[in-house]
Amino acid sequence: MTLDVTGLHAGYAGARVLHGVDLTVAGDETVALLGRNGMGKTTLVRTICGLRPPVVTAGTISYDGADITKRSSFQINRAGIAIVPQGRRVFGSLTVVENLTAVRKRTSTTGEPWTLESVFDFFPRLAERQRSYAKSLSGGEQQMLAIGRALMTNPSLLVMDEPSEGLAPSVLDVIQDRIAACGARACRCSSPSRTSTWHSRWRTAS
Ligand SMILES: Nc1ncnc2c1ncn2[C@@H]1O[C@H](COP(=O)(O)OP(=O)(O)OP(=O)(O)O)[C@@H](O)[C@H]1O
Repeated sequence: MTLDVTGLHAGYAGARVLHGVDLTVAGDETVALLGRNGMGKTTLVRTICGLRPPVVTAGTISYDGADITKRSSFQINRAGIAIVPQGRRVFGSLTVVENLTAVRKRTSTTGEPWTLESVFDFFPRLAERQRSYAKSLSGGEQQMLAIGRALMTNPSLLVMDEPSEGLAPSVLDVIQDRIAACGARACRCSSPSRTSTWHSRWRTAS
């Protein structure tokens, strides 16, 4: 399954941000997108995942050969792309278990489907906090929950926006190790920056 972005122009009312972006993420690839503040990383991520705004004015986004440029975020998720958004955006008034089970699962096409148990195996800390409200979790725990919630949709492509934002290095190491353990190659960013955006091609096959 390959993500292909071709000649993408997108932006907001009065602000054109993306000017002809080309990007390909092939199967089993991990791609890191780096850039200074305001370059448009989040805009690109949101556009790929169908979140509005921004609005696409030209270009195409295809995934697994299908044109997803105009699809809704829900449809794009059903196609296999899941986002871990900037700022985590967990449901604060729901518990950890409720956050993980609130999402709609697609049929896994790339391996064993994710379950509560496998997410808890992946992030044991979430198992310990499973009855806690998300708003009471630490930043790192919320990031684990946001990743777990995305995994529960059984994605074939995981798009992570600033997954390291505000996290202590020790927590970041746990998250990076977990991602690497899942088969994403070369997940550690070559840049020393801890605020970069990662796009991880996710492979759930063991
Ligand atoms: N909702 C919005 N409405 C109008 N302009 C926006 C909106 N969101 C972002 N922008 C503008 O789009 C440009 C790109 O922002 P974006 O958040 O994509 O950058 P970024 O590379 O992710 O930055 P950072 O590294 O600081 O998170 C910025 O100039 C920003 O002001």
